[in-house]
Amino acid sequence: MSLYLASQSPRRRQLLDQLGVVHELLLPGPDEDAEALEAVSEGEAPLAYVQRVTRAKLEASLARLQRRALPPGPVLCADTTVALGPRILGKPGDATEALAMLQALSGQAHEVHTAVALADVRGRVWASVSSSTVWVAEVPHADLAAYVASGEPFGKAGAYGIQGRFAAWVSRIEGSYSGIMGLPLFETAQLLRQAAEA
Ligand SMILES: Cc1cn([C@H]2C[C@H](O)[C@@H](COP(=O)(O)OP(=O)(O)OP(=O)(O)O)O2)c(=O)[nH]c1=O
Repeated sequence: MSLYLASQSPRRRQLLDQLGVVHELLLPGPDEDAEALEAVSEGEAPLAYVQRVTRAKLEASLARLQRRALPPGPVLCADTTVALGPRILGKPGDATEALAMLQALSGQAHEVHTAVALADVRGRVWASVSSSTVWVAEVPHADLAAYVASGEPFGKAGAYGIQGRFAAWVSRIEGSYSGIMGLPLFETAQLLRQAAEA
């Protein structure tokens, strides 16, 4: 019985491959509004937000599995949120928004929270969250503009990818590199072990 990874993120696929975990993708259909799941509620703290969204992704994925009458299997979901103080920085909608996010992150430390949730075939759920701090050097405006033009910020929380060119400006991290990239491998392996032993 293979594991379903319910994620459109190529980073998550790559990170799960790194663990050697065989999986299949369980992607949302055109009838599903993946963006609506990620709407921020008024006054919601980043850590509460990332856990709520991950849980919602898991529920939507389990419903999808049933709807499609696919063979049963455990389902894994995650969500990554960049937080600058109380501010949640999601995926930028356009270049202007990407540049504004990057300018806000320049010369500052921020948090990256990634929540992971796993449901087994009996509907039991295991969940975990990894939080990291990322220190970003002061980046000249022209360099940020060129970074946006490279296209790398799009589809990424906080408008950057630590695994890409942006790494040139990350002076220090405390936490989990894989968590910042989208799937904390220590926590994910722990969840998979817990579910296998339960
Ligand atoms: C901070 C950061 C985020 N990211 C990416 C990981 C995620 O793909 C994305 C955060 O958006 P998410 O909403 O967590 O994930 P997603 O929409 O890409 O995929 P899905 O919901 O289907 O699982 O940002 C990086 O690739 N590198 C980084 O350094």
